[in-house]
Amino acid sequence: MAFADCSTSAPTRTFLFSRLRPRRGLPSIPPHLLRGLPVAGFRLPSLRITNSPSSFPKGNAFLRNKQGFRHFRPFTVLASVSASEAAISTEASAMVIDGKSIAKEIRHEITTEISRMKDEIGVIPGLAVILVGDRKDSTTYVRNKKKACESVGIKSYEVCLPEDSTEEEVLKFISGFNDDPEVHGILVQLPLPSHMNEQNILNAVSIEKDVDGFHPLNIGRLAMRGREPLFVPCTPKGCIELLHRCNIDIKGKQAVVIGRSNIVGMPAALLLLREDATVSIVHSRTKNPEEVTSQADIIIAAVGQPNMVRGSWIKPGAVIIDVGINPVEDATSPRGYRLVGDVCYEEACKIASAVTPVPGGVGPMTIAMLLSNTLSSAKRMHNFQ
Ligand SMILES: NC(=O)C1=CN([C@@H]2O[C@H](COP(=O)(O)OP(=O)(O)OC[C@H]3O[C@@H](n4cnc5c(N)ncnc54)[C@H](OP(=O)(O)O)[C@@H]3O)[C@@H](O)[C@H]2O)C=CC1
Ligand SMILES: Nc1nc(=O)c2c([nH]1)NC[C@@H]1CN(c3ccc(C(=O)N[C@@H](CCC(=O)O)C(=O)O)cc3)C=[N+]21
Repeated sequence: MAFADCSTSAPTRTFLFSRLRPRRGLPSIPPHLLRGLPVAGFRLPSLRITNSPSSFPKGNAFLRNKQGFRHFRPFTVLASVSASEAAISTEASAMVIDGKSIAKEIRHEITTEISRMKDEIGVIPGLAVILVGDRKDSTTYVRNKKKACESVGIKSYEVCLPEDSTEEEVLKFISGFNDDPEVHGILVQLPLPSHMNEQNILNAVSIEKDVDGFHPLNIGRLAMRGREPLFVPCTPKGCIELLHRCNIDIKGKQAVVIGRSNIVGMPAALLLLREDATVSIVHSRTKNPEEVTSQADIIIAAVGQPNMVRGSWIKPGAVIIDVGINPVEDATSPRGYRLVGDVCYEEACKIASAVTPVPGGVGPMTIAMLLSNTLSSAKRMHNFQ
C-alpha cells in the first residue's frame, strides 16, 4: 500500500449546486429555465438552485429564479460545488461530478426496462460472474456486482474457484455459461492467477455475452470506423456516460488519457476518438507527461498511482475523470486505509471546471454500465426493443 497525500486541508465542499434531470415519467424542466444552471462547470448567474435540506437525500430540488421558487421533483443531483463558492464565486471551484448519483439514476432506468421486459416477454436478464482465487478487492467487487444485479432485477450466477484451479476448469464453466440461454452476460473477474493465460480465457467468452467488452473482436470493432462492437468496456463507457450526462462537450476537444491498459486506458482513448476528440495517450514511457497533460481540455486518468496528477498538470477549466482507485494508509480510518484517485483532488478542485471524486466517481458507473450491458445483451438475444 502506498502512502501518499497531496491535500493540505480537509475537503470543504458542502452543498449541492447542480444540473438537474427529471426522473423518467416526470416533466422536463423547460429549457428556458435551464439557462443559467451550472453545466459543465460554467456557472451562470441568472438562476440559482437550492436544495431543501430535509428532502435533499432523495434528490428533490428547488429551482429559483427572479420571479420566485419553482419546485421540481424528484430530481437526481448530478454534480456539486460548495454553496458559498457558487453564490459569490471569485475563487475558481470545480463542479464535482457525482458518479454515485448518476449511477443510481442509471440503475433506476435499468430497473424500469427490466420490469417492462419481464412483463412483455417474460425474460429476466442473467449475469454470470467467475471469480478465481480470494483476492480481497476482487471478492468485494464481485459482492458489489451481485448486490447491484439484485437491486435492478438481474439474476446473477456466481462461480468461485480456488486460486490453484486449472485453466481448463475455468474454460469449462465459461463453456457452460456460453450454452446457457438464461445467461446473457459473462464476466471473468480480473486479474486472474498468474498461472493462467488471460488471453485464452477471455477469448473463450462468447462475443454475444462479453458484457465486459474484453473480447478481441469487440475491442477490434471499437477501434474501427464504421464498425460497432456488441459491447463497450464498462469503465471507459462509464467515463463517457459521465461526460454526456453532465453535458460536457467532447467533439473537437483535446483529450489526454493517462494509462493504456486493455481494460481502461486504451478503450477510453478509442471511445474519445469515436466522440471526435483529439486524443493523446500518456504512459510509463512518455517523456513529458506533465506537459502533454496540461494541454488537455479533458483528462481521463487511469494509472494506479495515487495523486500523480498535480495541479500544475491541469489546464485551468479542464474536465477531469479520475479512474484510479488506490488504497493509501490512513490511521484515522477504521480500515487503516482510504481510497484516493490518480489525481490530487484538492488541487484539481481549484483549477479544473469539473472533477470526479474517488470514491463515488467512476467506480459506481463501472457497475452501472455492466448492468446496462447485461440488459442490452438480453434485449438483443430476445429481439426486444
Ligand atoms: N473505477 C473503476 O471502475 C476502475 C478503476 N481501476 C483503477 O484504475 C487504475 C488503472 O487501472 P488499470 O488500467 O487496470 O491499470 P494497469 O496497471 O493495467 O495500467 C496502468 C497504466 O498506467 C501506465 N502508467 C503506470 N505508471 C505510470 C506513470 N508513472 N506515468 C505514466 N503512466 C503510467 C501504465 O503504462 P505502461 O503501459 O507503459 O506500463 C499502464 O498503461 C488503477 O488504480 C485501478 O485500480 C481499474 C478498473 C476499473
Ligand atoms: N472482468 C473485470 N471487469 C471489471 O470491470 C473489473 C475487473 N475485472 N477487475 C477489477 C476492476 C476494478 N473494478 C471496479 C469496479 C467498481 C468499483 C467501485 O464501485 N468503487 C467504489 C468504491 C468501492 C470501495 O469502497 O471499495 C467507488 O469508486 O466509489 C471499483 C473498481 C472493476 N474491475
